[in-house]
Amino acid sequence: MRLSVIGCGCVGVVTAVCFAEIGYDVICFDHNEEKINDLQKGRINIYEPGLKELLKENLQKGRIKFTISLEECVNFGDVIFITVGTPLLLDGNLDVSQIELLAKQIGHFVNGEKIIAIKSTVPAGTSRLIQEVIDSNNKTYHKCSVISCPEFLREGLAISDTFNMERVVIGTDDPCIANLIEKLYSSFSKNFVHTNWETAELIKLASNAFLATKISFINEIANICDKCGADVTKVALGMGLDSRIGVSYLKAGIGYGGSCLPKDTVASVKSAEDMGYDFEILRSAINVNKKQLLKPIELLLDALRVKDLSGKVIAVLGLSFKPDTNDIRNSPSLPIIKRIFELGGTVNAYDPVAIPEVKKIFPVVNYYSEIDDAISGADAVLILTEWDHIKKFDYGKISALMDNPLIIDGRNILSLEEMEKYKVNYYSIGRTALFSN
Ligand SMILES: NC(=O)c1ccc[n+]([C@@H]2O[C@H](COP(=O)([O-])OP(=O)(O)OC[C@H]3O[C@@H](n4cnc5c(N)ncnc54)[C@H](O)[C@@H]3O)[C@@H](O)[C@H]2O)c1
Ligand SMILES: O=c1ccn([C@@H]2O[C@H](COP(=O)(O)OP(=O)(O)O[C@H]3O[C@H](CO)[C@@H](O)[C@H](O)[C@H]3O)[C@@H](O)[C@H]2O)c(=O)[nH]1
Repeated sequence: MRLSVIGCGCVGVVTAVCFAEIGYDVICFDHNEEKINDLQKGRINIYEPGLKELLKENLQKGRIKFTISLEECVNFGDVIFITVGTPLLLDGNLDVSQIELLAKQIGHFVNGEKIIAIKSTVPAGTSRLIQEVIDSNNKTYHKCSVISCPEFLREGLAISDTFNMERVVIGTDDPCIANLIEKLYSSFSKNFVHTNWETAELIKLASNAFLATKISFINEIANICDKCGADVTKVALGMGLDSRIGVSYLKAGIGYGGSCLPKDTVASVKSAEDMGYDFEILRSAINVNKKQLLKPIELLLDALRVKDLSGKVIAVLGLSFKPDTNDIRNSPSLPIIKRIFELGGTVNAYDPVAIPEVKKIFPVVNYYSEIDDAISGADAVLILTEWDHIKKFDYGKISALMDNPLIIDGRNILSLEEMEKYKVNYYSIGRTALFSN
């Protein structure tokens, strides 16, 4: 069996290299010619642990190739994965127009029996629509079957998530195709959910909605902890050890960001609304997240006892929406930096990989490749991403670098015991604040 991938973002390239790694021949198409030329040379602008190495290895072995010809891509594979972006439209729906456009084009190029596996995140009903579009453009006798096969990988962990999938969801009414796809994925997972198109599509959106709700829930508990002197990390542990609840996605902080949870939650609310249903819990989770994103600013103004930040230098540690990625889509760092500027402050920023991305949006931030330099002379430090470099920094040095050390830890990554040892004012989310005197 040969595989084709359409769309060379994180999902497409990771899917392609992982299947190539287990021995499949894979071809990838993207309408961005520059991207395809880079990928064919082993160059990739996504920072994802292990991805570049796997890409180079499989290019050398000749198991993966990149093309700017959609026809070549469609002709090559027995299974064609669609992994193009589905961004939010202004009305809150996911934009599936690129998938629709591809469906028309694929219909014209079909040269044999094909399975079209939609991995992009789409609203319920999309696979049915795409099947209709392909069928009405397919002038051959070859069968072209659409399946829903949603993707659950996390950025920063994309390769290991793919080689160890907790489940594979296969949405199709055709049992032969379902079995074939299960075999294809058998090296990656032992758990398969066979279902119809709409259920598969909804499993994806419901999963992200649930994760976002869990995060907003613990962030509200953190805010309650602040009111009553409890410690949210212990509350989360105490709750999470109950196997019905589970410890994951109970890390309180500055809210969820990234290319998926913010977009997919809004889309789920809109899609429910279009069906005549008010997805009340998720609407609240989104609102809680919006407020939580600016929590560090609230803490900062309180700690400095000021109403604005004019004349203040704020060191921002961490720009990507989470560690181990250079993705800054919906990263909490962006509204926070914007707000610091609105309040008249200056920003010194550190991130191990995401600086080039943020520079395109905020050219006037002072960027540093060392944490010491970003902190030096600052009035406050905001920790926004839990990068290992930031966790492991020697905060014992802080009083030599700052006149009145103040840390606002938006990710609760530093231990209260350690911070107590240093002469520092330390605020985190849902934990006791510490004062140097
Ligand atoms: N990034 C993730 O962690 C993740 C995880 C699970 C699911 N998803 C979903 O998977 C999909 C892809 O996500 P991503 O982060 O890889 O997206 P991305 O935006 O990073 O990449 C999408 C790629 O598709 C290409 N593309 C768009 N329209 C095209 C067309 N008509 N023909 C050819 N190429 C086209 C773009 O040029 C781009 O390279 C989205 O629906 C997303 O919600 C993403
Ligand atoms: O306890 C937690 C866990 C996460 N986050 C934040 O939530 C966001 C999303 O994190 P994560 O889920 O690890 O990142 P993504 O790579 O965006 O992955 C999510 O979105 C993908 C795209 O749909 C799905 O495939 C994944 O299953 C889903 O976890 C980040 O800002 C995290 O900082 C928290 O604040 N607290």
